[in-house]
Amino acid sequence: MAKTEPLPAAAGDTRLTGIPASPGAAVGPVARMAPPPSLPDQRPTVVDAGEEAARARQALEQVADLLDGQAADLQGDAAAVLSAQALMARDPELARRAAERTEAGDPAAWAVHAACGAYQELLQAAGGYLAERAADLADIRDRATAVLLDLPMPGLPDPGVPHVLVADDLAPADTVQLDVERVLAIVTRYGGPTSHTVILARSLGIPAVVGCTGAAGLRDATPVAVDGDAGTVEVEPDEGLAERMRERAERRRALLAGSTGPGRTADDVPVALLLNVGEGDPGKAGAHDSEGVGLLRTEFLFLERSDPPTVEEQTASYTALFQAFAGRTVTVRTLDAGSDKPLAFAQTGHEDNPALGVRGFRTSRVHPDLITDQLTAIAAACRETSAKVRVMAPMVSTPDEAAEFVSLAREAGLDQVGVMIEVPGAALLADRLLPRVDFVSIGTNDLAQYTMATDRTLGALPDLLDPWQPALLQLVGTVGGAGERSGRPVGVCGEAAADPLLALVLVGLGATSLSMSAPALPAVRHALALHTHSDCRRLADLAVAASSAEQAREAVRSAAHPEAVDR
Ligand SMILES: C=C(OP(=O)(O)O)C(=O)O
Ligand SMILES: [Mg+2]
Repeated sequence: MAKTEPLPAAAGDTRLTGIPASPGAAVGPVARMAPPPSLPDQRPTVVDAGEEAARARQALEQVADLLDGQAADLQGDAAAVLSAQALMARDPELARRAAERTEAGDPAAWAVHAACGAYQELLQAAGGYLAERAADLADIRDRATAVLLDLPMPGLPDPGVPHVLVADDLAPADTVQLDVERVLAIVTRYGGPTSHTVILARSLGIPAVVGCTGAAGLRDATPVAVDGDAGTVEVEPDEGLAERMRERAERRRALLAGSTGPGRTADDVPVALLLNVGEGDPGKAGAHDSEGVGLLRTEFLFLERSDPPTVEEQTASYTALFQAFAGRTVTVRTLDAGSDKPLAFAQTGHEDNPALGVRGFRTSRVHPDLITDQLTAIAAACRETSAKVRVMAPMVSTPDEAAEFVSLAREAGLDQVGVMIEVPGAALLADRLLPRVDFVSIGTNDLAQYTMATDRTLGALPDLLDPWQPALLQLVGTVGGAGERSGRPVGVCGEAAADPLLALVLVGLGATSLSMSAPALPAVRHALALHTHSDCRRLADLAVAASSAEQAREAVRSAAHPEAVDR
């Protein structure tokens, strides 16, 4: 195949590597996200500062209307993300800061840039979830600049053919609009294994490679073959490789379409396959072929509000979900406030390190009513339906905290009570903690952040957050062993459970259920059916004995059943 343009990233090497983020293979031409509009060198002279301030305000308003319009065509999480961004564009503080700049002599576009920049710095300094919102603000800035300078609106490219989307990173407003018919795969230069892009790509079933530094050199229309299982991008693949990748994608589609029913290893050991659920239509969630819900993230009821929802409001919402899962397990996680999920009414004072602060179950030390009201609502909804309801608290660090949550939940009338294991301290004392609860569920996203001392909202250190890190797996094994000794079920509900090969390792380490987004279920179910429980143990031993995440992944890829490894 003839080269169309020089490819700096491919010079002397046609294979780029990154982090495998969402499984599957795809071949297609690159379509890059357009660079954001930049301010021209020539800066017009301001004649009327008031008029410039009005133009800036109108541009922000226009961006907000545009985002609201897009939200109206979407549902669930996607609509909520865009509406929240529209609210940000309408924030009077943003318009006030822009007006301050026009008073100081800035034309409207320059004023919007400065106002958004100053606001972004504030968010970044706050850290955690707020720092992540800085990307939303950059998107608002770029859109408002495009409006003011009469330039094309930045956003997803539309080359008119199915393509591989290549970007530095994707803003939430972009990811929620991805067209699964058009976007064959995603390759990003930044972003870690638990980033927004990854969670969304997995939930849409789009293959993805993130943290791929070489992506910077990929040019529009260059053919690439993306391997979301191996984390590689082959630039200008030869026809033989392209054909093998297409066949692989086709095989995978057929195979997954035929995978149904409960999770079982080849020797019939049950491994319940459950769903991670957040905001959205309970009926749609219930219609998936799953054995229930392994993680109900209840934060969606509490976010973007000035007061907590009432017990009645919460009861109605839980009842609707429990009814959609009648007869099946539903694991409700109590409010995980703080750090990356801050709430206006659950403030706990300034924290320099919010990820290490008053968050998760710790919030109940400061706001005990939040948790008791929530448990009351869950118990009331539980009485209305036949779902097998379980509750668990996030960010529990000690056996005593676990026992405290158990007694609160029992007082509310709930009988299946567990905790999430997301803190190394809780994992290390699993033998003492597990006998005090009915079950545990390991949150590998947070457990990775605390084990590897790496902020999960940071795109810069994706290799350290890789859930194949042997240190993280060793801790999972500590909890799994305690589960076997105490006879308590051990679930995994972090993103790790959605990777079919890693799922085998987790089962080998003692996991008895796995919870993930719906599109990930068939591949995990299929991988399990190809391996006995002792195969899983052997794979787990290989992964834990490795000295890096990469080696662990490679060791398991070479030892697993060939049909489970998409090659
Ligand atoms: C499942 C988890 O919880 P969240 O991602 O909501 O913090 C986790 O930490 O792995
Ligand atoms: Mg967590």
